[in-house]
Amino acid sequence: MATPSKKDQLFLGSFIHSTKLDELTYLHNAAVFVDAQGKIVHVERDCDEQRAREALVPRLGWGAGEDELVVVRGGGTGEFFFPGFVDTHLHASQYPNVGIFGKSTLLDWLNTYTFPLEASLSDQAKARKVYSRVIRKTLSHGTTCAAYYATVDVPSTNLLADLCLSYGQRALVGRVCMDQLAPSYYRDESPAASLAATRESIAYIESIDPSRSLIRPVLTPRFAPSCSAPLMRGLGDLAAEMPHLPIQTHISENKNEIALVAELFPKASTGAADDSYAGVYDAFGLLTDRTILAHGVHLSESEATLIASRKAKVSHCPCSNSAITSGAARVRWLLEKGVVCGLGTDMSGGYSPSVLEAARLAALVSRHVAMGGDEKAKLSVEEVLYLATRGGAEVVGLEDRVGGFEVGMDWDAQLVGLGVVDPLGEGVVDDQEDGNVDVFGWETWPDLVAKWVYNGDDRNTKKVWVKGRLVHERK
Ligand SMILES: O=c1[nH]c(=O)c2nc[nH]c2[nH]1
Repeated sequence: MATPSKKDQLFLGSFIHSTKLDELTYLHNAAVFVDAQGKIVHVERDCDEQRAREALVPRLGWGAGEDELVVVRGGGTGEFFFPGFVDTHLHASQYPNVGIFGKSTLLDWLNTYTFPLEASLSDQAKARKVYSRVIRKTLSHGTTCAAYYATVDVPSTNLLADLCLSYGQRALVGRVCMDQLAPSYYRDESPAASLAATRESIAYIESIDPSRSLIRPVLTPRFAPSCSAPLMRGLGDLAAEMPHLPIQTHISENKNEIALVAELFPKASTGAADDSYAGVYDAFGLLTDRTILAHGVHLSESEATLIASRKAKVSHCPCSNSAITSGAARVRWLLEKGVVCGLGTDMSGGYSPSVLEAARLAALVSRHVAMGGDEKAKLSVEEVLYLATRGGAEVVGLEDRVGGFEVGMDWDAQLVGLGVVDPLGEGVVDDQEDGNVDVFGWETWPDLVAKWVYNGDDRNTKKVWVKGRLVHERK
């Protein structure tokens, strides 16, 4: 369980964060002051511990005694603080299936692997085991904020919210709505039953964190094919009734799925301007500035324009899009259309719990798009890290709270430590536990960050904080 800080905290060392899509800002020999509520109250450049303690701590009105102030030093070679990652799309309930997808594609994957597992989590003991594990695993990879799908089951969805709160992970938690095209053992009985269960789960989640300091509910129509028109309409009405609620769903992941949507929701039935997938969500009031659309692999020009005009966001899921052969999303094209994008691990369509891996795969998939003829599609290290932090924060509607190291933001952060090769020149890494990244000492800081993105993993995630609480420490 998370260790509450309850004390003021002083972080010393190197701090790296995104300030623009293609720019990382490096603060070396700096100090970040975080109050007992977990908020960043001051950032000082060129500041050693003595100056921080003697000049700045008193100015903040803080005590400097051991029982009043926690000091975290992160200034070793290859060590830096980085904002926590935001995973904008993952299915907590599918975590036991990571890596298990064979040669399936979306629609057969859902029926073969996914629905049976999700249904089985109405067993509370099993749900507790799975949800505890996925929260702890993602925290250990530096994910400080996650937009989770749970299942249709209300008690186990509520349990996921309880567990996020107790482990200290910031989260959006959604009860899955689906009343058609799923096995009878795993779907809502009717639109009315789906809406009632959704309201019940929202009320519970709001009751455990009324100020939404960490946990909030999210409206979750699974995807258009599994929601009837009356359910879609009811969810659109609920979205209008509760304008603070985010909405998450899937869009244009797979070509057969898109054909199914056009068949199920012809424009004559919805009143939409066309038969497009985005048009269906729009017709039901579900395409809003609070909407997180996962995938968006095969969107048309007019859909991207519509999404941008509604200020809906896209969660790019390169691991899942590759694993279940959905396709290569054109992130540069979406960004140039003005669509805000973040990254999703999309477990278990995606096989990895790591947003760092998603960043790496976003870089690689963008190179495949470039090899298809669009040279400017390539995403840089800076850009994928932006998507993993600031972009993700905007996707989940928390851009004022997390994603960077600005005064007023919460301290959602990770301490990264890269493996340092023996300074005596024996070519020996100090500690095998330090992982795949070998720092020789002559790299520039941008080179170190690139080595982390392309070769790093959870062995480099030394400590993780959410809202100032230490929520993971690598022993
Ligand atoms: O990647 C995906 N995972 C899912 O669980 C899902 N459901 C609908 N569409 C989906 N896509």
